[in-house]
Amino acid sequence: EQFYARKRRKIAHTQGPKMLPFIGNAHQLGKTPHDILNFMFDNFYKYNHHNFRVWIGYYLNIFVTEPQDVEFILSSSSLIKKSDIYEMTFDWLGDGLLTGSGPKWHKHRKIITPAFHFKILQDFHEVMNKTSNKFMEKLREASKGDNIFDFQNMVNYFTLDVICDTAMGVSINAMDNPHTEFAKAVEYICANINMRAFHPLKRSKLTYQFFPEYQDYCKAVKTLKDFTFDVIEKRIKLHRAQEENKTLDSGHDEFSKPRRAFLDTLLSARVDDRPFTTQELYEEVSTFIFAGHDTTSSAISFVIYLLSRHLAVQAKVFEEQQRIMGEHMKRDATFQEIADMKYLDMVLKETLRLYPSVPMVGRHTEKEYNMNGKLIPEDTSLNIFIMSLGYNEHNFPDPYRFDPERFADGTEAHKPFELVPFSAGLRNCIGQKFAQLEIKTVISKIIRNFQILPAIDELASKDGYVSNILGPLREEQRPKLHKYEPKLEMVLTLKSENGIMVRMRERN
Ligand code: HEM
Repeated sequence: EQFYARKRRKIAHTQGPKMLPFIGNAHQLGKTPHDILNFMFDNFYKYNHHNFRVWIGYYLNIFVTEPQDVEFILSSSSLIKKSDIYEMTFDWLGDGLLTGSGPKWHKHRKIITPAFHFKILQDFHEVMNKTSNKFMEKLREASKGDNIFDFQNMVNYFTLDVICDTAMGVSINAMDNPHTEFAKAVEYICANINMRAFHPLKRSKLTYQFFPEYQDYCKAVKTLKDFTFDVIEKRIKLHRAQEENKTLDSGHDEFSKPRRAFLDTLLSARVDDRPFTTQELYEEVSTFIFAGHDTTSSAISFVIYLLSRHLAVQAKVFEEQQRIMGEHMKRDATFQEIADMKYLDMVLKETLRLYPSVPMVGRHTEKEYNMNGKLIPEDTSLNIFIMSLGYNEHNFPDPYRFDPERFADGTEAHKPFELVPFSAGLRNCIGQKFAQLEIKTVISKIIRNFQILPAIDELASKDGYVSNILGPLREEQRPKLHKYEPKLEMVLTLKSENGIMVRMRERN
């Protein structure tokens, strides 16, 4: 109690909601991931865009919303340990690039960085094109007869197919077979992590194991492990066979060579003068699948949502496609053509400002810090509230207006730490270029094949503003949302609780 009082005095510089003895602010967080997001924005507005603190029992959380403090944390070479929220991913991901820290993380980060070289991305682009074509068929079916459908749900299988093919070199074909064990297990675990994140007893494994659903959870983790280890072992055998073939016969057949997957890059890498262990391979491949699938689904969904409501912006995206793709609008865009789609880039940036796929990232302090004159105690969670940055009207005037022109060349650009959807510094997103390529490839195809419409015509934005106003905490004070408007929820990734409901009409 004394220790706690001292800590409280130390952080008196940062305001926060009133708290109760023992539980702190835990009772105010809200029950659902939707409430939690509104709780955060409520405080963001109440404390005038300043950082705020939240006590969960005796555990101190600082929500960081001020760009100079975001810069302090992300530029630090010692503040790289993740907060405890990431622990829920350990059973699946182990100690991979996303969750790990220390010397192992440093070494792996250095080895894995070249796996995202643009030459490798060019290879991956083929997979993205092929998988997008298949996705168009699925969208054609779903949108028949002016049908209203949930895009968010469908796009998940698309991104899962892309990531499994590029990470492991296997086509799981989840778009055709959404009910296979592996696809179901990935879906289950992602939802499970999100659900546990804010449950006081389910969050810790110590107590979670007493819940009846724990058995299902273990089964899903086992499915993921068995499948991934099996792929890895087969790939190791293939590599050995290829090595032997090379020495026997150097003129190998180009066509029998499988396309290089992320796993192949890892298999030929060396760490401390030895190959990766099977466990290390497993951790990095699973991390790639987790970090690269839910995030891109979220981004693609929100781009589609915004284009369906903001038809003038959609028209400009389409014009750019016509200009770049010329007469053959249905063909695959080349790597260079994707890079030339500058307006689409602006739309993606503006989408991630409003709906960042990763709304918050957390660091754990292992010692005391002086953060721009504010004392931050040891054993504190520093949660960078990425999403709040995009709603700071000092840096983004009229923040609820969807306006890709904010990011036009020559416009007064924001400073580096005022907007960080892919984080920044040593632990930034290693897959940023991969993500941008995948998102642009699939959106470019969708827009050339379909006209995207809101679920019902009345939901098209008349004034350029989005329909989601964030906060206040009390639901009755928030504007009522139509059932077809997304009800945002903040979990590890940003999602819509009720899906992204749209219509699509095929273009001639
Ligand atoms: C729109 C898509 C994406 C967004 C917005 C995004 C965002 C982020 C953010 C904010 C972080 C920092 C996390 C933290 O500090 O805890 C991160 C880390 C990471 N991302 Fe992404 N990401 C996206 C797509 C991808 C893709 C496609 C991949 C892989 C193919 C990927 C792989 C990773 C990995 C491995 C890390 C951990 C890096 C490290 O700590 O060294 N991400 N991402």
